[in-house]
Amino acid sequence: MSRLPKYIEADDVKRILKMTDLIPIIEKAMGDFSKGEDGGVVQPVRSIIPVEKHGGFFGAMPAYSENDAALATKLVTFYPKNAGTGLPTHMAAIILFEPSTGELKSILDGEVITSMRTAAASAVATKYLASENSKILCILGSGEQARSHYKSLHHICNFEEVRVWSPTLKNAQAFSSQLKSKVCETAEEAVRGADVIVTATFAKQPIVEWEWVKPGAHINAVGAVNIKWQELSSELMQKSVVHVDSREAAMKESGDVIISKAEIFAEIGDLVNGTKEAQREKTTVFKSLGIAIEDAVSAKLVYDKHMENQ
Ligand SMILES: NC(=O)C1=CN([C@@H]2O[C@H](COP(=O)(O)OP(=O)(O)OC[C@H]3O[C@@H](n4cnc5c(N)ncnc54)[C@H](O)[C@@H]3O)[C@@H](O)[C@H]2O)C=CC1
Ligand SMILES: O=C([O-])C1=[NH+]CCC1
Repeated sequence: MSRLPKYIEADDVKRILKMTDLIPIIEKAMGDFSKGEDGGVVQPVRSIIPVEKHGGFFGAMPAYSENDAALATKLVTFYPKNAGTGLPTHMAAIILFEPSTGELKSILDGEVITSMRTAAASAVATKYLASENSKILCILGSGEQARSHYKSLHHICNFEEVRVWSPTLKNAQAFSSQLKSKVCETAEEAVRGADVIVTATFAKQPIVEWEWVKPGAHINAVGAVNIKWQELSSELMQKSVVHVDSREAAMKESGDVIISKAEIFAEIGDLVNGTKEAQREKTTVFKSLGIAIEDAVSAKLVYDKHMENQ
């Protein structure tokens, strides 16, 4: 047998990975993660190093799930300055190993998985936290995550209206021409009255204020992955019921949490496990940072399906 690892490229990942398969797998992984050792998950907070000269960041994200027999590390770069150059702002590879022997099994494109698993995690949060009658979706940002969230959240709610806002109007218009939605000229216009809100931007200062948000709305805050950056105002964070993917990571990486000093009510995995009760009727925030276990179980799923067809 060849010992050369298989490379699974972006087009294959895109073809193989379906939101309907991914959302339940991510839900289970978030639950296992929040059980700690009892959930069979080993995952440190990722290491992120700045590549200061070029305004970029490089992250290493290892994780092991005993239940899923998934052992992997994602290596990811994020370079906000790539916007508009033709290169993606996030690029990644996931290296998958066989946990029983330590053998290298595969190297997978990590961009598609990053995009889809992040949107799947928000879908899980939305399933537990959004009002059951949610009709209006607001998306701030029109890039990769905005698009994948549009798709994943339609698996959870029957939206009658989707609004999109982005700092560059023509980007919002391009989004809207591909994914049925109404372009808004301001973030406030998009947010007011929305039941579910997604912030998927590279904003460093808050772009959403407490008084714009409909009481009982649910917010998936996906950007601001830096101790100094915020997408949500401190008042909004303080007055909402705040959830995270990883408490430990949020206290280390999230400007939205650290600057606002907002209390973290629960990890999404605690809702999945039933150890904390979802407060659907309140205004809720899921401050997502992205955890390595999401990548490991997604990569394992893609690899297994890919090998079934070989
Ligand atoms: N929580 C998680 O697991 C993950 C989070 N992310 C984060 O999500 C965010 C979006 O990522 P992508 O969609 O992949 O990036 P992208 O580059 O495809 O899109 C970024 C969007 O942010 C907008 N934007 C840029 N500067 C802004 C500003 N100052 N104010 C408002 N909007 C601004 C751009 O117009 C664009 O619509 C980034 O912060 C990224 O780091 C990305 C991957 C995983
Ligand atoms: O989880 C992830 O891969 C990332 N989160 C922020 C940038 C990349």
